Parts: sequence; structure tokens; C-alpha cells
Amino acid sequence: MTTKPAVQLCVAGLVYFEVFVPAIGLPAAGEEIFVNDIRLGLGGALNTASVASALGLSVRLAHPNGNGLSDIAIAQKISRLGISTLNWASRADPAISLVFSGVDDRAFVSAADITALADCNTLPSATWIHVPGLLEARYLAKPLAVAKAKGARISVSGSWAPDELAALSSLHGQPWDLLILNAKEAQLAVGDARKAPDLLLGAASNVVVTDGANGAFAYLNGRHVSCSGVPVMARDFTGAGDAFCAGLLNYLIRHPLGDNALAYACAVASRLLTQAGGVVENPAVLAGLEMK
Ligand SMILES: Nc1ncnc2c1ncn2[C@@H]1O[C@H](COP(=O)(O)OP(=O)(O)O)[C@@H](O)[C@H]1O
Ligand SMILES: O=C(O)C(=O)C[C@H](O)[C@H](O)COP(=O)(O)O
Repeated sequence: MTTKPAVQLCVAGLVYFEVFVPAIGLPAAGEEIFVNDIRLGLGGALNTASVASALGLSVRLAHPNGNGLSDIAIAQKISRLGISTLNWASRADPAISLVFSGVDDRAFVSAADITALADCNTLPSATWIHVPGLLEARYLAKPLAVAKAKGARISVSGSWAPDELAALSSLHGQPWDLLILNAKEAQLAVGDARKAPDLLLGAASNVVVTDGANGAFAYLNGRHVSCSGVPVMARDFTGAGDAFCAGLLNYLIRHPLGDNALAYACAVASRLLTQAGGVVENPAVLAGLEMK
């Protein structure tokens, strides 16, 4: 008899400590500019984990940590969110990002101990394991392959990793069950984002491309599907892609062959645009979208 794993979704990757840089020029040497506020936040793997947990999934966050100031803040926040973790050692402060907010997207300057992921021996047993980043997936390749052999389904989302994106179309053997890219990543991977669902089937049996306000299109469960974005008054674009992944996985875990996966994922992503940052602390942001 096979038993279902108690954890429905494991999210494995780095948790980023983010400093949102105010949109002003740099001060001259020796000078100091005071602004009203410098916002801090957490992101990376915690984004998808927090959304999935708020949507009602049992979630485990697998991430390396050290003994830095950001590690203390991250551990406390995760504990307050009630998300269970699997940790292993990294350097202190393994993932720090400066976030520069633009008109309809953001840019990052980041320092990340990506190699710490290679020290992960085993990932928790889960129905799905999601890795938010191609480079992260490369460093986690061994435990991911072991988990897949034991029956877990593997999902990987893009992130801006040009070399990994360029190599995607030559992958074969479908190491993953689901690949999610945004349009810019898909463009870099295959030259024409619209063709990505067909051209990247060597990497994963399901390929989804998100396209900002336009929504998403995919090859999912053996069919070409698409959906429009849900219009909202956007406040902050951080975490929309990560929330989309959480919504999509929540749907696929509960309705593996259902027809509304993309529409549901777009609805979840649009809610994240109405709050600051990509971590859901107030589940009311997702009111009406929880699933039992
Ligand atoms: N301006 C927007 N209005 C409505 N939905 C949006 C908007 N921007 C993003 N989304 C939603 O978030 C998803 C991911 O956004 P996208 O910009 O494609 O990815 P990323 O955040 O990874 O860059 C989209 O598929 C869509 O559902
Ligand atoms: O801080 C960094 O450098 C990160 O890469 C982690 C970010 O929190 C998310 O990955 C945001 O990603 P989106 O969901 O596409 O907005």
C-alpha cells in the first residue's frame, strides 16, 4: 500500500533578505540623504511557501541558513508564519538582495550562497517539490532526482539566470514535471516566448509561460491552454511570479486534471500585486481563493 506524503508542497531554495532601495540618486561622497522609509522584506523561496500555506496547503520550506543577522530575522518570520522548515548550514546571510522598483517591474542586485544548496542531502517527502530558480535546481539536482524517483513531482521556475535559460532547450528526458518561466525568460530561452511551451518539452512535461498583465499560456496536461490576467490596481510587482507558482501548484495538487489551473494561478498572482512584497503575512489578501 502506498501512503500519500503528509507534506503536499515542499519549496526548496534560498530565502532572500531584501532591501528596497529608494528611487533617488546616490548622495555625493561624505553626504547623507535621509528618506522617510527604507523598506525591508523577505523573498525567494519564502514567497511561494507563504502563499501556498495561506491557500491551505501543508508546506515545508527547505532552505540553507547561517548565523547572520538576516538568518535570525528570517527564522523568526518563518516561525511566526507557522511554516515548517528543513535547514542545513550555509555561510552567514546567504542571500541578500537590493531591490530597485521600476514602473512595472523590478531589478535586483544580489549576493547569494547558491553553492550551499549542493549541501542538501535529502529533500522532504512531498507530493510536489518546487524550486524557484533554474540555478537552484542545478545545485539541488541530486536530491531532486532522488525525490522524483520516490514519486514526488518536480516543479522549477525560471529566475534571471541567462546561462541556464540558454541551455534549457537542449535539456532532454524531462527531469521536471513542470517548468514555469516569465515571458522575458522564455524569450531568452527559445527566442520566441509563444513557442516555449512546445520547444521546452525536453525539460518538463508541462511548460507554463507567465506574461504579466496578459496572463499566462501553457502546455499543461497534454493541451495548449491560456488565460487572461486579472486586472487589479497594482501596488508592488514583487512576488507575482512566485505567487502564480503557488496558485498553480495548489490547483494541480487538488485537481490534477482540472481545467482551470491557469485562471486560478492568475487570480492568486493578481492578489499579490495589491500588497507590498511577495510574502503573504495577512491571509486576507487571498480571501476567497483558499481551497480545502
Ligand atoms: N499588471 C498585472 N495585472 C494583472 N496580473 C498581473 C500583472 N502582472 C503580473 N500579473 C500576474 O502575475 C503573473 C506573473 O507575472 P509576470 O510578470 O509574468 O512574472 P514575474 O513576476 O515572474 O516577472 C502573471 O501571469 C499574471 O497572472
Ligand atoms: O530577492 C531576490 O533577488 C529574489 O530573486 C527573490 C525575489 O523575492 C523573488 O524571486 C521575486 O520574484 P517574482 O515573483 O518574479 O517577483
